[in-house]
Amino acid sequence: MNAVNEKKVAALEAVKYVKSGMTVGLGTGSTAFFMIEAIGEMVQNGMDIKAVATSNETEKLATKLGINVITLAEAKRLDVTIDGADEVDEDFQLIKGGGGALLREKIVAHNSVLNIIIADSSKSVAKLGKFKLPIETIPFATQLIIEELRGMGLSPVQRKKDDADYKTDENNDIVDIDIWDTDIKLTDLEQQLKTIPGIVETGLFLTTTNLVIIGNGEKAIVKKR
Ligand SMILES: O=C(CO)[C@H](O)[C@H](O)COP(=O)(O)O
Repeated sequence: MNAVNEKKVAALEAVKYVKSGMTVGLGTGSTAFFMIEAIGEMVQNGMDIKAVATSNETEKLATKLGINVITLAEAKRLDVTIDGADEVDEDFQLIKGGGGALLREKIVAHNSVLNIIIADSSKSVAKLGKFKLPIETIPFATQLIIEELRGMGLSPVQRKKDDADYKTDENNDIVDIDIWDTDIKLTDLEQQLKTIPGIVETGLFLTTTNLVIIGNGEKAIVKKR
């Protein structure tokens, strides 16, 4: 089975955790797309939920499908969030941000009681870091941050789109770094990166995930923390 079908299998398993009356965090990306589509159908069939979107793209899709999108401030706390990942390891640690939405995604995950990650089988890895780790930076500081990260041996590359700097929904930059060969423990790396002024957030999600659902062929493999 191909990756697209595995994404759908994982998404359809995950939406079983969404019940009427809940406030739901909606992730971003091609896997999250199938989850939003399925929740849209559930809403059209009478389910009453409120949702918080992790990106402008997700908000647009959810609204189009008739999902009641509210602000995080209105929601205060989310019952469940379903989101994708670029990599997930056996300890429920993730790299996220391939789609550039890591900042809102991490805020929503932090404020959610249950966090479910959905992915196709290619995202399940023994060690994080083949996928370059996205870092969101304030444009004022991006070039100096790149130099500092280069000094740390992390081979930073500023993300581009159509020959221009890629911009997040918050109008920040993304710098992708290579953590594959680093000896630094992930928790320490996260801490070190967050101490550099101008780094707003990293795509390392080390503690927030409760449930991982991997589409594997026709089956969904559910892993609980
Ligand atoms: O973190 C993300 C966006 O910021 C996505 O969840 C991640 O990039 C996975 O995307 P996809 O499901 O399209 O492979």
